[in-house]
Amino acid sequence: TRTTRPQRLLKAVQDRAIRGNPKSVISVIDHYCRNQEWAMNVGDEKGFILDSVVSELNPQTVLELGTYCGYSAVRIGRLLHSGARLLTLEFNPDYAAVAREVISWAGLENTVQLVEGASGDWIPRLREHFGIHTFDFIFLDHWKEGYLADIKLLEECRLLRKGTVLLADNVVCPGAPDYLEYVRKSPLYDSRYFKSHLEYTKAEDGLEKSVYLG
Ligand SMILES: Cn1ncc2cc([C@H](O)c3cccc(CNC(=O)c4cc(-c5ccc(F)cc5)cc(O)c4O)c3)ccc21
Ligand SMILES: [Mg+2]
Repeated sequence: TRTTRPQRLLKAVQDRAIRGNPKSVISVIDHYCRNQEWAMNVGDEKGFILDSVVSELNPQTVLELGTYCGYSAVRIGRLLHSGARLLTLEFNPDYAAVAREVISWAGLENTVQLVEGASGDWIPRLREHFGIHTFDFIFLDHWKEGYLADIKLLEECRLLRKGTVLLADNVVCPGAPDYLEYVRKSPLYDSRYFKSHLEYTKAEDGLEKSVYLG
């Protein structure tokens, strides 16, 4: 049977990227998705904003909702200092299988841990299962209609602390209007929009950065 889009993206990484070199994995994926087959990675333009937020924060504990092929997990993971960890949740087993290979090809298997399952099921169990107290940084990139429920669940589970930074992808395209309204209106957050473009296109999109005030 035909290969899937994620499988074709993985083949490009294995054929063209240097093992153990996250930078080359990132550039191979961006070149492949820009020139051969579009895929819903955060991409290089929004990725540069993601890099600057992560570098400024230098987080020790990171949560990503929605791994897909592992592109943003590699982007974030390559910037983490020794001892820091990224937990990334993926519910689709085919995406998870590809992402594990991409993360391993980048040499980040000791920094990035992929957990299979839905965010709503896992968030309430992260403390007991992984010994996590609170997160320093959270990247939201899963179902856009699930962003709001999950930020509220993270609050309820007390996984946010004063200064936790949440960065949400696609708040314009495909859009997450209920999430945007919540973080921009709530006194619990200081929120800011970083205007950019939908990965590999000229369409508008952007990232919303929200600091939890506790
Ligand atoms: C509950 N739970 N827990 C873990 C978890 C993980 C997943 C999967 O990783 C998954 C599967 C399918 C879709 C997404 C969301 N991503 C998108 O839908 C998206 C779309 C576009 C776009 C934009 C314009 C278009 F024309 C088409 C697609 C651009 C983007 O950057 C996206 O992130 C995420 C899902 C639910 C999950
Ligand atoms: Mg996205």
